[in-house]
Amino acid sequence: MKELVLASHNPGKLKELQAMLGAQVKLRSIAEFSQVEPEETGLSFIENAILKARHAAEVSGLPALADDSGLAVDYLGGAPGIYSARFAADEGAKGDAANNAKLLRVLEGVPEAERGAQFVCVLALMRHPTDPLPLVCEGLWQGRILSQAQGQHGFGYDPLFWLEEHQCSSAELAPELKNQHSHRALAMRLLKQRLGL
Ligand SMILES: O=c1nc[nH]c2c1ncn2[C@H]1C[C@H](O)[C@@H](COP(=O)(O)OP(=O)(O)OP(=O)(O)O)O1
Ligand SMILES: [Mg+2]
Repeated sequence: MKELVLASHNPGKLKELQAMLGAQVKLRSIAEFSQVEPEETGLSFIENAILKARHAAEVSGLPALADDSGLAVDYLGGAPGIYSARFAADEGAKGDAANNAKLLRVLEGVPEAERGAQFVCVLALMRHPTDPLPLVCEGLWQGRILSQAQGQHGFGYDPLFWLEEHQCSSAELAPELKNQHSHRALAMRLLKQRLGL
């Protein structure tokens, strides 16, 4: 069985990505090797995915997969984007609940038609820390930001992300369905194709 280290401290990502990869590939958590999270200093999802994968390959000695993802809201000109995990940090708050509360607040009173958004996911695979040609795959998922949270599955902004095609939020969607349709699922489908999996 092939082993990869997942360069993420987010348990939601580990669960989803392992389910998508199936039994052929074992994802090991970066937490087995290091508690240090590299600073996400890149100016794009691609740069941040690569820097996380490089760091994980360095500390583990294994090939490393990283996921850099986020939510781009049309009304906010694509924000919070690469800063999605740190959206409420300017208010001294962190975590999904604070980020969701801030998103609801900044979109208060914005009509449904202007609440379009995309989840973005970039996966980067580095075979070793100095791999000069990381495999980079992306996925987008179209939705709309709700006016209140609904649903218990998933993580992050899922309770606020309305899916027109499923008529529910991504936190109400069965995890198997999220893993077929999400931004992460699309990126992983491309990566598996590139790897011949
Ligand atoms: O399917 C998703 N459903 C809901 N929310 C999501 C999803 N995918 C990304 N997101 C949000 C969570 C976080 O606010 C940001 C990712 O930030 P991002 O830096 O890539 O991940 P992270 O800091 O949670 O973990 P890590 O960097 O260790 O992989 O976008
Ligand atoms: Mg992060």
